Amino acid sequence: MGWEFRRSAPSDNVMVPATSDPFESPKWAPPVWHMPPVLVLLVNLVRGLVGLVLVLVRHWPTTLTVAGLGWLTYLGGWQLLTLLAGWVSLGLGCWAWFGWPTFLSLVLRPARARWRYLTVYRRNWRPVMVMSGLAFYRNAREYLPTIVRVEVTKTTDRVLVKMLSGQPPSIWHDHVENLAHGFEAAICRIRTAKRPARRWRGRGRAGQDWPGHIWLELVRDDALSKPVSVTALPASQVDLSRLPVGRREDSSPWLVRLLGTHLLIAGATGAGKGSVLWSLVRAMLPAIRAGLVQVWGIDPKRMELAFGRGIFNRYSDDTSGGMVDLLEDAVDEMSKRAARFGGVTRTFIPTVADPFIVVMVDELAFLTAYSPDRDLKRRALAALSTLTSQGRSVGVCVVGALQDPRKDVINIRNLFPTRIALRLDESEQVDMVLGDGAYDRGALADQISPLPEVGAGVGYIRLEDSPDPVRVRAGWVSDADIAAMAAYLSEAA
Ligand SMILES: Nc1ncnc2c1ncn2[C@@H]1O[C@H](COP(=O)(O)OP(=O)(O)OP(=O)(O)O)[C@@H](O)[C@H]1O
Repeated sequence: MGWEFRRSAPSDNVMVPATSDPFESPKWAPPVWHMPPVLVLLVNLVRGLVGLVLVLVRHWPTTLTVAGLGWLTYLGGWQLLTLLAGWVSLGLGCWAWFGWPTFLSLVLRPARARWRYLTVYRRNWRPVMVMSGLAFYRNAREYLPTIVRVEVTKTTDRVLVKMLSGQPPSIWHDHVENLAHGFEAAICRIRTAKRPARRWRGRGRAGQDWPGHIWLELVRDDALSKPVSVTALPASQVDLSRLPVGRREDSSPWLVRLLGTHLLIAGATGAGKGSVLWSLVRAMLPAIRAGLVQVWGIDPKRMELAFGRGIFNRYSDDTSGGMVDLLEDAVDEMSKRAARFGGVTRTFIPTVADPFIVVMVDELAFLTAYSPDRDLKRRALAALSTLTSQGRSVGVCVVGALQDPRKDVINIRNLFPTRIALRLDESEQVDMVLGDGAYDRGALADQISPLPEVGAGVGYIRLEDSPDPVRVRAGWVSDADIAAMAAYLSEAA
């Protein structure tokens, strides 16, 4: 070991003249100052002490806990410490027993997040960043993005990252595969970060997008790899803006709004569109029974809705015009309501006299594109366009399923404010359904498994408050469940 201080920044290099060969060109090297050993030791000692104080201050909760425990041991010996540990364990046990949700969110999850941070993310951060090409080198210095926080849920880890200055999130989107493999996750997605409320800087901007920061969402266990059981029949209260139809990837309920919107479900054949339709009907069942909601079913294929036709207030699978008549009846009802409500109210509240009408169409494309009768096609398109452009405010909602979302098949898809992309054949179709950029943001609907038990009912949605798609799976409604639903309604009749 040389007794010297080196300044390692290459930008600080000085020219070192060649000593042996006067014709040799000079070299550039860091400057070296020779110092007395005592001074070097003293400086290193001061550096070490300052570093220690900084670590103790930065980790002040741990410092205080250890200091407190040490002081207690000094006062009462190890017996006092054991007694204390017993009381703390008992307290935590009681908390977990009586208040599991708060124990989970305030103790267990933060502890697990800390553990995952130490054992997975901090440990592998540098190699993963370097191998993914997300680190940056300049003048022999390495610059790494930094981990701000780690959060865990039952199935997913979320890592808040401060990117390098000037680094765009799109670079991270390009490396999701490296990140998933590097941190041993099944899936990695990049999410927009929002400014936290507690920061003293920019407090007024809390909840807005946080430039320079992103969330890495790393799915450890795929909670949607097995069929999701059907949702329980709701109690009498039905909230038409939060209908439970399945589960989200983070294991929370997947809630769908129908009040004040129209819903388009796109999915290739066998993608599980039927399970979304039936889950919606199931979620509204008490309101249907109470007469506050009416579901009008249209099933050109005669395979899906036909099975539970008794559940629908009106139903048609008549390809020779009955289905279009039903759509036009819905338009008539809508116009009558508009005439009555106009100037009186702007908010629709379902009543028995004016129930919320859901027009459910299993294969929209049959009406808009595949029907051989040109006139019927024109009438169907006109009725659907009118309903989807004017029906929201008077309590008429269109729920349409279709296999092919291309424009030549359905040119009114933008009139459906809420859209669900189940398994699709091509990646381009994802943006057609969910909007531009959805595929890049992680809605990989073309990669959903075609195996029914793994991928049927799995899809992506976009929530109202975020551009980032969320992976969901609809509850699996079996034929027996549909029969039970029909029986539930006929009991009341
Ligand atoms: N949510 C689900 N969970 C598990 N399996 C499902 C789910 N939904 C559907 N399936 C399975 O996938 C099969 C196909 O589903 P479904 O008929 O609903 O697809 P689809 O999208 O309506 O197809 P198509 O457009 O051809 O009618 C069903 O027979 C069922 O076995």
